[in-house]
Amino acid sequence: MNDNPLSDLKDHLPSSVTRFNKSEYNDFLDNLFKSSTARYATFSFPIHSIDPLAYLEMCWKEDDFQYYWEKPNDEFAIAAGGEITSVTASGPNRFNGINNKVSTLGQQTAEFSTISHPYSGMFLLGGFSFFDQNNDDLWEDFPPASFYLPRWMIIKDGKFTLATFSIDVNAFSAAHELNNYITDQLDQLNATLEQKKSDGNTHQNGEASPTLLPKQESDYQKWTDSVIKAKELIRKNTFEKIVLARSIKVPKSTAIPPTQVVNSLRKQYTNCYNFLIHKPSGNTFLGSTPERLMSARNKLLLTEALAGSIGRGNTATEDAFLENKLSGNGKDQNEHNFVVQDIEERLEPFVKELSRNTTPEVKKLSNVQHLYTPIRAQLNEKSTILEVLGQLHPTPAVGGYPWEKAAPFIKDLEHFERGRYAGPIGWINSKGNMEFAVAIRSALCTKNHAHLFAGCGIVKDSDPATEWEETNLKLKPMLSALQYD
Ligand SMILES: C=C(O[C@H]1C=CC=C(C(=O)O)[C@@H]1O)C(=O)O
Repeated sequence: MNDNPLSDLKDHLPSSVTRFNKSEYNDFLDNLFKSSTARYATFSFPIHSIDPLAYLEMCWKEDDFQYYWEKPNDEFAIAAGGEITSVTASGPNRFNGINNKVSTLGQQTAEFSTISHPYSGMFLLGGFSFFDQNNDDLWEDFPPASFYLPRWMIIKDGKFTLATFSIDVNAFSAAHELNNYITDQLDQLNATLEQKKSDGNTHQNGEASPTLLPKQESDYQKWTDSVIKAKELIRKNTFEKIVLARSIKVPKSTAIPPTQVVNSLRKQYTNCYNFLIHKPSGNTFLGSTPERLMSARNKLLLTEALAGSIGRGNTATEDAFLENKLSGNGKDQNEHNFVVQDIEERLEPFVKELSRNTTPEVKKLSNVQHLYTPIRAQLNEKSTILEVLGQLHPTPAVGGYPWEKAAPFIKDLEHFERGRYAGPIGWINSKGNMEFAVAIRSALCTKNHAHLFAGCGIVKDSDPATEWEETNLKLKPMLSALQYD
């Protein structure tokens, strides 16, 4: 055994690490092997700027867990790969189940960082399905709730980039062995960062030719029937609003890797969360959603109502006309107000203060514009962020109003299992921060197919044909990222 096993780590550190306290690091490793509580450990280092998606593409492993998350306008992105451990839960208490498991993992994880930063340390990446059980083999790889502690992770926050490696302490017998592993990881990281300078084409970047979308006539008939039935239920006061979605299955070219799909999405949808979760089976759930479910930084919660939609105009005048039409449309206001009202009611028991505008703004994406009300609240002392997340999901922007009344009809009126579509997707870290989006405008990609999802809110005066067109607009980003005309 080496007497001073840790002496050479400095030589492997990225040059961006300007302060490294060797004895702190040595003590950290020593303590890990003495501690009875530490099962996992994370090591974080600042690195030179790299696009996390480029890094993921360069290190892509088809038979491993891979993750990507980016909101370009926030200049925030996470790329990650490998699974050190995971937590799962199902059933009506899955949010609490995940909350308990996340806090246990937090207690079992020791964190080393050469810099004190809000994004250093343990991150758990994953999401929840829309319903608390999945009943279709298609979603086998995506349990009702699953979160992963990745083997490596690159986070870019504005101009600052951080790399974190996680380990299972039991996989190492002594500090020097672990130190060798960390130096190896740093060497690989440095080599990949170097590679980006020399070679722009490490990943298969196949050119698939644009394909025509198969006709959807029988789907249109089913859709119309479902919307008519939903309106009938609204007329009978069973509920006031229901969100119905469509799923379309299209052949997918293997020449379009998931990182390429996300790359096309993020270029055009800079105001959206662009994400992917890839499982070792080869299946990938990905998408580009404009809807934040909830973010929490230091107990400050941000959520939003996003409901009510119209297309974009071809000219500035037409666009302004459509925006005006959306803002003044009673049907869309109605659809939107259910969401605002319901979010406020659900947050009430968990927050000290809450603020929002009294009239909705309009959020513009390149394919559609939406009515949008941001909501800000301060969490009270006794509530936990995952508990609140569980209370918010599903908002009437993807579920219905009142939810308990509308819920049983979603399965009857749609003709597919929602799985992760419209479920919360995102991350939570050991410092109690989180960000979750609603996984709409998404797709599940299997080897040769993509199952795409999009829906819209149905209220008493919804028109089936207009709503069908709206779902077509919402399917557009994923279809063009998959190179459909
Ligand atoms: C349910 C979806 O969109 C929701 C979010 C924004 C606007 C919506 C609407 O206007 O219907 C939907 O509530 C979807 O895109 O699948």
